[in-house]
Amino acid sequence: MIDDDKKAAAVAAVAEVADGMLVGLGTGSTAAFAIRALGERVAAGLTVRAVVTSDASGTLARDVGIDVLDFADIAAVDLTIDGADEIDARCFAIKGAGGAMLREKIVAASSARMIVIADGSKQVDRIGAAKLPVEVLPFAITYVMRVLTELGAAPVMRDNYRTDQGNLVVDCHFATLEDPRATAALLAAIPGILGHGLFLDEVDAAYIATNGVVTRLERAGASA
Ligand SMILES: O=C(CO)[C@H](O)[C@H](O)COP(=O)(O)O
Repeated sequence: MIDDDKKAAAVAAVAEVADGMLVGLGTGSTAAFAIRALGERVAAGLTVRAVVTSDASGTLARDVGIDVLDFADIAAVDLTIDGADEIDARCFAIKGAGGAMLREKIVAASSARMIVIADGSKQVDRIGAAKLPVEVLPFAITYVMRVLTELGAAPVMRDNYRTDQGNLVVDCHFATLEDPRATAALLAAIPGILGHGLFLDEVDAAYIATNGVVTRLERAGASA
């Protein structure tokens, strides 16, 4: 079952959490398994503090007994564990189906190490088939939709959806993502786009579980 694989990947990643760490907690159903697994380790005596990437993850983390700090007070995180919509062998990922990619990117960037956890359905040869979510300042939405359309991104705004920061999300589908760095640079250059779901430099490793077997990917040059 996919949920068993999500849990197996989550438990493997949570095993990397050491006493005293400040941990970044991701968002989504797979990250929720990690939050629950970390809560179990805390209940068993592990001492950690955490920052969260969404209000939902904060609620869950507190519910399972994890000490959650305000990320606004934090400059550096030891280890972040988060899900993904796609992950490839380069440790390039697309994130944000859950809409939390802006906070997820910030927390990941602040982290000494970031681990993606996923069931096998998220593993791809090359990222690019998943929709690429973009967070947009509501003030800029019409302009940004026009520019994204001109770029061939086939943008679709999420109906009745706001991020935890009150912004809009537009799901893009580029015909090709052959050069994800070029796409990331294009998106970053559009005023009104606050963030996007391309994670090209953040992910150090991934635990991916398929039919109960967990495999680990490590970015070339990343240290465990
Ligand atoms: O990026 C995310 C949220 O913004 C999630 O990590 C991603 O969408 C995967 O979610 P799930 O584990 O529920 O499949």
